[in-house]
Amino acid sequence: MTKIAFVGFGGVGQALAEILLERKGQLESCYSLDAEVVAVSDMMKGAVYKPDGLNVAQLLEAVRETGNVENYPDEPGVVKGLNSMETIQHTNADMIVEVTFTDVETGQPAIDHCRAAFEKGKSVVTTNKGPVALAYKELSGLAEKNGAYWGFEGTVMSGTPALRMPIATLAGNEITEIKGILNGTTNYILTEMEKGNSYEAALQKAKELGYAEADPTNDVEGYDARYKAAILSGYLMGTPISSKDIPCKGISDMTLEMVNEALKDNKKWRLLAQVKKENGEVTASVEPQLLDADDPLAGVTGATNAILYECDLAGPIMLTGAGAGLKETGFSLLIDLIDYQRQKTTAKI
Ligand SMILES: NC(=O)C1=CN([C@@H]2O[C@H](COP(=O)(O)OP(=O)(O)OC[C@H]3O[C@@H](n4cnc5c(N)ncnc54)[C@H](OP(=O)(O)O)[C@@H]3O)[C@@H](O)[C@H]2O)C=CC1
Ligand SMILES: N[C@@H](CC=O)C(=O)O
Repeated sequence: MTKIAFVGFGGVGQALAEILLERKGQLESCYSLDAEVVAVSDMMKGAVYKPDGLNVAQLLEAVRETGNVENYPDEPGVVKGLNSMETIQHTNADMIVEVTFTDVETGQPAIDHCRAAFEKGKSVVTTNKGPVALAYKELSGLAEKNGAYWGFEGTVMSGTPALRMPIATLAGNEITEIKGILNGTTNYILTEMEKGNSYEAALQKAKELGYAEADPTNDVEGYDARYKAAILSGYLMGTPISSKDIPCKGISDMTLEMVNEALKDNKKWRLLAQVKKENGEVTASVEPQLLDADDPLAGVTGATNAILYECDLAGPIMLTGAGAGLKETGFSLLIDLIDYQRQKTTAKI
């Protein structure tokens, strides 16, 4: 059995809880994943812990109807009010689902959450980009030393396997360049502007649809894509680049006039992240680029993302799919949990 504690219980955390509830039978029978949610700890939505497992339907009902998980029924064994660190360190959870806000300056408190879990030999799955972009080397070493699993597929392109696919199936190639649309919110805004809608209305809709970061400045100024470029350079190209060393321009000064001018010239604006390896040196950048309308990346619309891997043996390979979205990002955590279960079964961890 895998005993799960959620640290952070916003849109993505709740989406995973719902998937675990709806697919419980299938996860057990097809993947031997017997996942029991034992704890939730959230900044404003409260905390609840039950060592022999919470009723997930009642947990979701409490948070959705009252905004606070502490309205979960008071049953024997239920403990309320633990903070994040107490939940990580002092509950019987062996898997921490870290889904707090991404902080693009410090990566905290998520880095400390991962560190505390690994030091206790507990595994972590996360969609929080901070720990992977800023502390990949330290945290992956700590996880390995303590026999813990660390999954972070959803940190780049949500539930689209932008990390696991190249690691598993492009191995043996040298990847010389990675280029892509890596932020769902900004791609949604740009394509809404192409339909004549205003920047502000499109951003508001992206927030309502759960695509945007808690502080959407991180989306529109390109910081989120910059973090993802840092993850790609460290994890896929083996060369960590500090996200502060990645030149970055977002779309906040993009106007309807600019979008319409481009369309008249049969072109489209897209916010592109690029990571390049040349003469052994890896560099990265994030900026809006004007693409010909028939460029495959120009055809990527809405919150969909796309990523192109230039491989020395296989040639260019492009992957496209959701870049944001609650169910899709919940799925990215599920595939990490299934991978964890597979590794446990084959005694790799
Ligand atoms: N939404 C998406 O499409 C995607 C999101 N991500 C990443 O996934 C993570 C979660 O995203 P999402 O669910 O959309 O975000 P939300 O803002 O909906 O949820 C984040 C939750 O974390 C809680 N929280 C913040 N800090 C703490 C803390 N120190 N301890 C406990 N809880 C805390 C917040 O509390 P409260 O609001 O109660 O104060 C909130 O409930 C983010 O890091 C995001 O970057 C990655 C890929 C796609
Ligand atoms: N805010 C992000 C969410 C996923 O990382 C985005 O819009 O891509």
